[in-house]
Amino acid sequence: MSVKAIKPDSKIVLVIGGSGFVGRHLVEKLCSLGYTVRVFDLRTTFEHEKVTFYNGDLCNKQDLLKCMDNVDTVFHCATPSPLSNNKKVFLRVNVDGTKNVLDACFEKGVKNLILTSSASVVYSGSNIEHGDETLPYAKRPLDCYTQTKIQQEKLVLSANSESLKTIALRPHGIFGPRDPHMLPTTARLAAAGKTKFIIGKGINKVDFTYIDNVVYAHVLAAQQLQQKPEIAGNAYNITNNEPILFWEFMSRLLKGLGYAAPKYHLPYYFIYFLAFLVQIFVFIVSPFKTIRPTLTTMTVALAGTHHYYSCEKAASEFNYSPVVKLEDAIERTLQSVPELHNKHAKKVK
Ligand SMILES: NC(=O)c1ccc[n+]([C@@H]2O[C@H](COP(=O)([O-])OP(=O)(O)OC[C@H]3O[C@@H](n4cnc5c(N)ncnc54)[C@H](O)[C@@H]3O)[C@@H](O)[C@H]2O)c1
Ligand SMILES: CC(C)=CCC[C@@H](C)[C@H]1CC[C@H]2C3=C(CC[C@]12C)[C@@]1(C)CC[C@H](O)[C@@H](C(=O)O)[C@@H]1CC3
Repeated sequence: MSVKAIKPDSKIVLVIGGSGFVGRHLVEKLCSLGYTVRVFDLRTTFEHEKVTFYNGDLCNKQDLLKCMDNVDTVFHCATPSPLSNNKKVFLRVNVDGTKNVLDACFEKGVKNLILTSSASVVYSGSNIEHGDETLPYAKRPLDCYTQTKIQQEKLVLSANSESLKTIALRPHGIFGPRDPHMLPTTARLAAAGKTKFIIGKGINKVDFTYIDNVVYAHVLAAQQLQQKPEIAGNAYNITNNEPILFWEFMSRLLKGLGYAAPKYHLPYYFIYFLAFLVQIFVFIVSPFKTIRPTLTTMTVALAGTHHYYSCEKAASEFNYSPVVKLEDAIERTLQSVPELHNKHAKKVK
């Protein structure tokens, strides 16, 4: 099933966090389908003739109310950076901020709210293979980002009602052009010579989800929410449906960026314990200095365990299936990195 173009400007939608990675791709797709699009974000990172930008803080409900008149559907894609490790900000934005979003939606008579949640809401560092939505929320999430994503999803799904249909989409490991997290962090670590090692045996399979598939799922869910009210109040895993060895994926990115693939193995539990010690040190010095380590128990666990999910529920209940395959997705991502474009262009000929 494909997403439908609509009579131009017949529906007003709001993308909260629309200046971000997922948000901007979603905004561009919605505009191409004929929606009237508003963006609400702390910052404006691009221009678009069909988009109205509102700068504000979703922790301030008055800011939100200013941009919600006559809005049919809200997409909530805002979050502090997942690697920022700032508990207060995560709680303020992902929990208190989401309560503001819900209150504002009810006050303004918004019909649909689609939350960009995360498959990691069920992940506590142990292997998950083909995990579906019946898995319980992680009892001991490995970081405060994940903890607040769990609280956020619970708030949104429990707000589902006759007047406001809500749905939570759980992508995992989103990548693609303009990704500000995975690729830049990988390049930074590689440039610092920190990607020579494989954490563990290197046999752990994970899901990575190309941005176009995430955007497709958001629009599809929004278009089906009113036709199929039974999907409201539910969470759905959204991935590429092609789990891949974590270290094979990372090696593809590294080689595409011009760096060597990691080749020396380090014992998983040794690195996990090291990351745990780093986090204790970060906590001890936190009153004096803010340190944002990349080596955390969460990033080590993500690098060393299986974590891939089933999308059967999204497939059967709103006909989701990825629109871009993993191989093509990796190629497009690497081609999008400016300094790589020429190199890839030569290779593709
Ligand atoms: N990137 C991934 O791998 C991934 C995977 C699964 C789920 N997600 C979820 O997808 C959503 C989008 O993530 P992203 O990767 O695009 O992040 P991003 O950092 O690129 O974008 C987040 C946007 O939210 C905005 N924002 C943050 N705090 C705000 C506030 N108080 N008020 C208004 N705007 C605020 C930021 O300015 C930014 O533009 C998030 O909910 C995230 O949890 C991301
Ligand atoms: C070579 C090497 C080990 C590079 C480091 C890559 C990591 C920076 C990267 C690998 C998996 C990524 C990931 C996220 C952030 C960046 C990584 C740790 C998330 C935690 C971002 C936030 C999402 O909600 C998570 C999700 O559930 O999808 C991501 C999980 C994967």
